[in-house]
Order: sequence, then structure tokens, then C-alpha cells
Amino acid sequence: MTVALHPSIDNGVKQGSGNFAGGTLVCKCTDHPVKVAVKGDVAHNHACGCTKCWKPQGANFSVVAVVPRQNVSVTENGDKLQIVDPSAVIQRYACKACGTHMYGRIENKGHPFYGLDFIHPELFQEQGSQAPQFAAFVSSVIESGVKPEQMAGIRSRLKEIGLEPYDCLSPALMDAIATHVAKAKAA
Ligand SMILES: N[C@@H](CCC(=O)N[C@@H](CSCO)C(=O)NCC(=O)O)C(=O)O
Ligand SMILES: [Zn+2]
Ligand SMILES: [Zn+2]
Repeated sequence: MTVALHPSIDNGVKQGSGNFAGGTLVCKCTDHPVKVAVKGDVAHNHACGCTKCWKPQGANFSVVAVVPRQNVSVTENGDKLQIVDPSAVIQRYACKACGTHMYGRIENKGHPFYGLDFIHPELFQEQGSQAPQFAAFVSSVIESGVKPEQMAGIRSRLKEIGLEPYDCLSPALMDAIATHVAKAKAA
């Protein structure tokens, strides 16, 4: 049996349309769901194994991407949102009723990713947003209870579906972070 990563990628990664114009994220509540409008396509979509990103029931990974924060607006039932961990770098706004994380926001203006919100594209009502590009924080799934002996199988399954596994972010994103840090030090 292949290991369950996340329902949206377990049957293979579905490529995006390349011209996704944006859509509406909807939480799991059948009654008064929280709705969040997102303009434009997502970027840097990835599977994330960290303990902080929201994972649907039974999944070992989340699927999470970024969008400019000005492109994100809560349109319905925003009173159901609460910040999961106000001390985290990414302040994740979750539905109090169903627990779904609707968006994560960075308020530290000095953070390399300030200006980007984190969202879960599987919550889009619409199809066609950018597909996951890589897998991040893969070793972190051990912190959620995965046995170290399962890691070889998890990494090979990620590679099989075309998601290169990394234990932090991808090299391109790590380079972007380091460039930001270097510039901040030089300033
Ligand atoms: N081993 C830790 C790692 C948590 C972590 O650093 N997560 C990253 C990636 S989240 C999306 O890619 C991060 O930037 N976190 C900041 C935050 O969550 O506020 C664990 O698994 O908990
Ligand atoms: Zn909900
Ligand atoms: Zn994460």
C-alpha cells in the first residue's frame, strides 16, 4: 500500500491551467462556511510536512501556496475565524467550527516573506490553480508521529509523483531568504 501524503496528490499531481484567475476558498462547514476570495493564481505551491500547516484528516502533508496579501479578502462568515497561534511567524486564521485554516499572514515587516499570505489551494471551489512544485519540511512529519522507518517510502513516493523532497524549503526559496537576510545585514 502506498503511503497517504495528501488527498489532492495521492492519485498524482494535477497540473494547473496556467491561467487561473483566482477563486474562492471555502471551509468545511456545511452551515455558514467561511469564504475567502483570492485574486490571481497562487505561487510556490508545495506539500509541507511541518506541524503548523493545516492538513486534512488522515493526511501526512499539507498543500500550501502563497499569494500577495492584498489579493486576499474574507467575504463571508469572517466572525468564525480565529488566529491559531498568535506567537507564530505565520498567523493562521482558522475556522472555529471546523478547524480549517483559511489563510496565514505574516505581520513582521522584516520577514523575507512579508507581503505574502499562505493558503491551501484544495479549498478553492474552482479548478486550475498552480500545482504543487516540491515537498518541504519532509523530515518534520516525524514530529507528527510518522516513524523514521517510513521516511524512505515517503521520500520515494514524493519523487514518484514529481515532488522533490526537501527538509526545509526548496533551494530557490532558501536562496531568496538568504538574499533577503544578506541585504538586511548590509543595510
Ligand atoms: N519542524 C517544524 C518546522 C516548522 C516550520 O518552520 N515551518 C515553516 C514552513 S510552513 C510553510 O511552508 C515555517 O516557515 N513556519 C513558520 C510558521 O509556521 O509560523 C515543525 O514541523 O513544526
Ligand atoms: Zn468552517
Ligand atoms: Zn508548513
